[in-house]
Amino acid sequence: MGGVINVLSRFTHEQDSKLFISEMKLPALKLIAMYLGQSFFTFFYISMLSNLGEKIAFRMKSDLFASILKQDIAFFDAQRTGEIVTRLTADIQDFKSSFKQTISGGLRAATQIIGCSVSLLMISPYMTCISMLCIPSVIAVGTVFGSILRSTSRKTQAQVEKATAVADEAISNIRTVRAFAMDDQEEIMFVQEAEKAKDLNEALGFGIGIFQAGTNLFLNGTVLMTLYLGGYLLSTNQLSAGEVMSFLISAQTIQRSLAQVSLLFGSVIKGLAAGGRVFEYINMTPSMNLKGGRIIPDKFLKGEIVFQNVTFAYPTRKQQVVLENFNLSVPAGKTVAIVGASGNGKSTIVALVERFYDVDNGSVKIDGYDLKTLDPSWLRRKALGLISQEPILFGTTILENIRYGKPDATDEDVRKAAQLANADEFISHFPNGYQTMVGERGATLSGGQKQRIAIARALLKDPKILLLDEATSALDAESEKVVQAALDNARKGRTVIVIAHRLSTVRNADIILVLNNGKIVEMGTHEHLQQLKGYYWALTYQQQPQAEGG
Ligand SMILES: Nc1ncnc2c1ncn2[C@@H]1O[C@H](COP(=O)(O)OP(=O)(O)OP(=O)(O)O)[C@@H](O)[C@H]1O
Repeated sequence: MGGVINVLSRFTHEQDSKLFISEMKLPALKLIAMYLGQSFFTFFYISMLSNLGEKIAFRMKSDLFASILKQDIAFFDAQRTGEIVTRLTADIQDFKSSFKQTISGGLRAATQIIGCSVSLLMISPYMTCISMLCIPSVIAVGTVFGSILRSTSRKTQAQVEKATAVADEAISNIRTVRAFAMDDQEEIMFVQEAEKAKDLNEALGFGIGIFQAGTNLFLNGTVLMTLYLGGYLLSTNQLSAGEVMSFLISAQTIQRSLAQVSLLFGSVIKGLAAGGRVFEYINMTPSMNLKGGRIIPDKFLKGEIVFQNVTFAYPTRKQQVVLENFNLSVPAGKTVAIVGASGNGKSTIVALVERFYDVDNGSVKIDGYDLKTLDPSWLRRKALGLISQEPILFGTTILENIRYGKPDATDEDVRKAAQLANADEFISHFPNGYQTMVGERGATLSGGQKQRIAIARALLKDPKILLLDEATSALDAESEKVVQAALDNARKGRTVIVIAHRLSTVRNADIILVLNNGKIVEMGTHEHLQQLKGYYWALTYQQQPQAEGG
């Protein structure tokens, strides 16, 4: 730049443009090279930093999601979806932004501080040492303040998480919200939680502001002190005027860099708190692994299920024992129906066969092998087929929803499973057939259609054991008949546990168990239990006329 200005000043009165151009050439080229170099380094530095930030965020996101998927079902009982999603989104975003800002601003400030500190030491070690005396106390105050702000930041993020969870629940259950005209109430709940988050954020901003103001005051104080000390050393001829000037300029550069660091402080606090929350989930180890253990080869798998002295309470409600010394034997290839009043532990039995939870005492065995020794992934992918009351479909095509049961199944396998589930006919009537998109959670299908797709999905893996947890209870009589016919088809050659309230669903079972307070109180065939005129009879009494009539 200086070279160009020199040349320009010489040529202000000269009109010889040729000479002007030739003399300008070298400095201008130097300047262009410098600017190009600077642009290149800016590009290199920004793209490298962005690249690194994105890689770290991607890695954290993948590790976090993988860790979440591995957690025990009890973890999901205790956490709200919105809270988990916040860690995957907002927290990782906060961590990434903080990382980028800290590296870019921090690197610049650190090089300036180191470079200028060296020149300060070279100019006057005495003055430098005096200026640095107060640094330990600043570090101490900064550490204490930092930990207070970090805890506020953690609280703020937890509150943001809560607000997101409220919004998430309202949006995913929008039909229920609308049906109960709770739109205003949900809005109020969200605003209340969001307001708390805003207040905490404001408190955090206030704390960061105080910290930055304090840092600036301290830094300006050091400049004043340097001036005073420099004046003294100048008057006593220990330093020249030039040295005092250089010292001041270097000290001011350090001051500006430190002010920059204090500005970064807020972002670092947020990033650390967000990173801490992400790593908290990443480092969580589930109590049971998803893979590993014994696999029973297909040809030896019979499907006998035995509960032996099982005692179980849900991990989130340890004080309520749902099953106590519970015994149950389901012979291979038989259908066992479990009936009983609501809340008696019927679905819990299914959850334990799926090994969603481990029993507290006793054991659940399949073909004589304790579930804890079997490979859970094999168990769920191959041995068990679960069909529950509310079939959950994914927002993709019917084909992919059924194929979810066995990702390597051919289109023909999918069609066969759909035929077995009485679903092929209605699917073929859709204009796009198996390629029909089902909408979020299968919103564009009827209850009976969704259930039959869920049955096809479960049948595709050809499981030896079928678990039907109130599979037809949400359907009207007409859909129930079709779905029931599909289930009767599906039962052939499999061990089946059916949980149902409807007489029509259970009367054909080989054995019917009546559960009361987690204990089997009656057991036998429909006819036998009818004659007993006990719990079963009482439970099914009201349904009898219709059932007998139908
Ligand atoms: N995830 C869970 N965490 C804590 N407690 C649970 C959980 N699921 C069920 N419970 C409790 O365990 C008990 C048995 O519930 P379960 O769902 O097995 O009953 P059920 O007989 O299937 O009832 P329903 O016929 O109404 O479906 C109930 O008191 C219930 O509140």
